[in-house]
Amino acid sequence: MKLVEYPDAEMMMMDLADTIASELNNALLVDDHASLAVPGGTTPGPIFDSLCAINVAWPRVHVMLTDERWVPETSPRSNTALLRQRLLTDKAAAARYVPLYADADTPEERLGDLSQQVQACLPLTVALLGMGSDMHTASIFPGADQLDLALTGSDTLVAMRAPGAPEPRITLSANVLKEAMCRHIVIVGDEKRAALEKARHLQPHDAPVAALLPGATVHWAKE
Ligand SMILES: O=C(O)[C@H](O)[C@@H](O)[C@H](O)[C@H](O)COP(=O)(O)O
Repeated sequence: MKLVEYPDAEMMMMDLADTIASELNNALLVDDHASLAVPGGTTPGPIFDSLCAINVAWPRVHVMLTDERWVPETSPRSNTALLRQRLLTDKAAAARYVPLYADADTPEERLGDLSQQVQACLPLTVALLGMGSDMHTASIFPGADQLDLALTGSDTLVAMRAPGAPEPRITLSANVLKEAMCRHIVIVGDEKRAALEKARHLQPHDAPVAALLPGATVHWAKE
């Protein structure tokens, strides 16, 4: 794992947007298509604000979430809504969006067809991940009902229910995230930095992010 520390979060977000754009552009020099997976939650919005305005051959880029809460786009908890508002806009409005949510009561009802669409875009060119202070990443939570499947199974997508998550989730598996050509984890603040240090000494079952640390670049700013 490589750790990059930044003087402030604003600079980190802009820098990371540039890095991701370069990685996509480099991949597009040799491949027809590239794919980008990004987290939801409260951290990545400023990265999206910069990235959407950068010149990338966006019509050749597939964009998806690393994980989604099983709520409609009208919900303030929808990661899809965040993506539409802040990433799939400006120049990046031309990107091809690959959904992780469909209108159904449970993720299990749509897992098959959503997985097929994701599989067509693998391996990921770039995976950007967030992390919670409980050391979950994507929606791979400690104590989740399908934790072992998400950590060690060969499935593309896993439906999850976890004690710390108010609604069902759907997540890319660790297997898919590990195969990304470039993997970044972005965290802000002392609490998450302490969680990261703790995770480095734990097994993925207790600290799911630990499964994704080898080969990743972690980007951290205090505030
Ligand atoms: O839907 C989600 O919640 C995310 O994709 C999740 O994995 C997120 O990255 C972490 O929970 C960190 O969340 P914050 O950035 O809000 O702290």
